[in-house]
Formats: sequence, structure tokens, C-alpha cells
Amino acid sequence: MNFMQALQQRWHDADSLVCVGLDPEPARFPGKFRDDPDAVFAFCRDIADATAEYACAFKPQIAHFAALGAEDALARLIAHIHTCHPGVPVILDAKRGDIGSTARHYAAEAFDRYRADAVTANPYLGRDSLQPFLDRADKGVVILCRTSNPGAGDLQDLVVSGGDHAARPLYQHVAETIAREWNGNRNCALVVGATWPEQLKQVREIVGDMPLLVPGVGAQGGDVAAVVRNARSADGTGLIVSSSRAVSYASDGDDYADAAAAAAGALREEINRHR
Ligand SMILES: O=c1ccn([C@@H]2O[C@H](COP(=O)(O)O)[C@@H](O)[C@H]2O)c(=O)[nH]1
Repeated sequence: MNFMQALQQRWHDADSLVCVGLDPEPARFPGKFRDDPDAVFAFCRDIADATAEYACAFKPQIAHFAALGAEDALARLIAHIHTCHPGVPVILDAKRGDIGSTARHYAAEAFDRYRADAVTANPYLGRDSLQPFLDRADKGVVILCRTSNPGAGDLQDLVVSGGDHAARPLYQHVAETIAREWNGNRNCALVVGATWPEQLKQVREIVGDMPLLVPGVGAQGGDVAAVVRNARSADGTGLIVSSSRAVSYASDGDDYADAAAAAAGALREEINRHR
């Protein structure tokens, strides 16, 4: 089963559009991990195990592991998810993009070293920079379009003209270019922040049923109802709504895993109320 098929199956089987982000921050781990040399793996594994039934995907963020020298923990975490939660795809959030000769290595890193099912990528260098990812038809390529951060509009909203189109913001040009020209293997998705419901609506109109990875609910304050209303696809799916800190750090006590499960379950319910 390729990434897109696995995602669709999981949306259906878990009745969920929730993606659980795995962003380890040891300073926020519960006390029981203080002297654990394998704390990064153990904490993330516990969060994944507790939330899997509510998850349509997991999204580990690579910088959170690499900054700690914990790449081995990331590899073991993804292997653990594949073994213990085999229907739940893993999106490695790495935001890669470079000239082709280097991009080939980034694709091998995500898909062969870490065995991720999909990876986030940055389109700024152009199509050839993402070709090694796009060529992996069994894998997902989740491309930045309109990010959730406050400065997203600095470049992404700049008005551009191109082809037979009237002038429009760059993020809309990115959305259409990817939907029409880069998605030959039907393995592309886009990142659009939950903090921008109007832009989500615009992107959905441009890309049809293409999946959208939507970070920015929870800790960043995105409005879940507006996200779902504006960006669900025609059949009420089409979204991978990602929450990291609000799920993983729902409690810093011994009940951290139960609290994470409750937070993921509550997000699933809130999303489903508006589908
Ligand atoms: O536009 C983007 C793209 C990626 N992210 C990543 O998602 C999570 C968000 O974490 P929360 O704790 O749920 O705020 C994090 O890994 C970011 O690197 C994003 O926030 N916005």
C-alpha cells in the first residue's frame, strides 16, 4: 500500500483526521525520565502507543531529535510505530529541499534510513530539487505552501504573475503548480497552517481533494472549526490536522500518557463535530 492509500485507509479505520506530532523536549518530560539515558525514545514511544488509536498519522520533527544527537532514537521510534501500529503512516517533518545531487541523499535519508512513509519538503529551489522525492511513487511528499508561523506572508503572500494567470499570491501559485504539474505520481500533499483559515479555503479551491497537512492547532491557537469548515475535501476527509505540544505535554505528571490520549481523543471529536 502506498502512502496515499494508507492515509485514506487510516482516515476511515480510525475515523480520524488527527496527526500526532512527536517533538521531544526533554525539559518538559515527566520526572520519571530524568535519569533515563533513553528518555527521548521512551517518552515518544509512550506518547505514540497512547495516542495511536486516535491518529491518522504520526509526525516526528527531525530537528527535535537531531539537536539532541538522538537520530538513533528517531529511527527506533519509526520502526516501533511500523511494528506496533502498522496502519498508521509516519510523516517525517524535515522540510528538505536542495540541488538534485544533494536532494537524492535527503530522499534516501527520509525513506531508506528512517523508513518514513512521507516527508515534508520545501519547494523554494524548484521542481528539480524535489524530483528525487516525487519519483518515489510509494511515498508521500508534503510540500510547504502557506506555513502556520506569523511571518508566513513575508514571502508566501508576495504577488506573482506567471503563465496564463492573473497576478496572485505566491502560495496560490505554489498550490496550483504542485497540483497540476508536480503531482504526476499522485503522491503530493501540501502544508497549510491552521492559523490561516482564509488561505486554507483558497488552497482547497485550487487543489481539489489533495491532502493538506495542517499544523497550528493547539499550542499555536488555530481554530479547529474554521479549519475543518474551510478545508475538508468533498467527502469530509482530506485533512491531516497536526498537534504536537498540546498532545505530548498535556500533563507533566505520571498521567502523561493518559493525558496525551485524552487530548488526541478530544481533538478527534472536535474535528469530527465539524466534518
Ligand atoms: O507551517 C508549519 C509547518 C510545520 N510545523 C511543525 O508542526 C509542529 C507544530 O507543533 P505544535 O506544538 O502543535 O505547535 C512543529 O513540529 C513544527 O515544526 C508548523 O508548526 N507549521
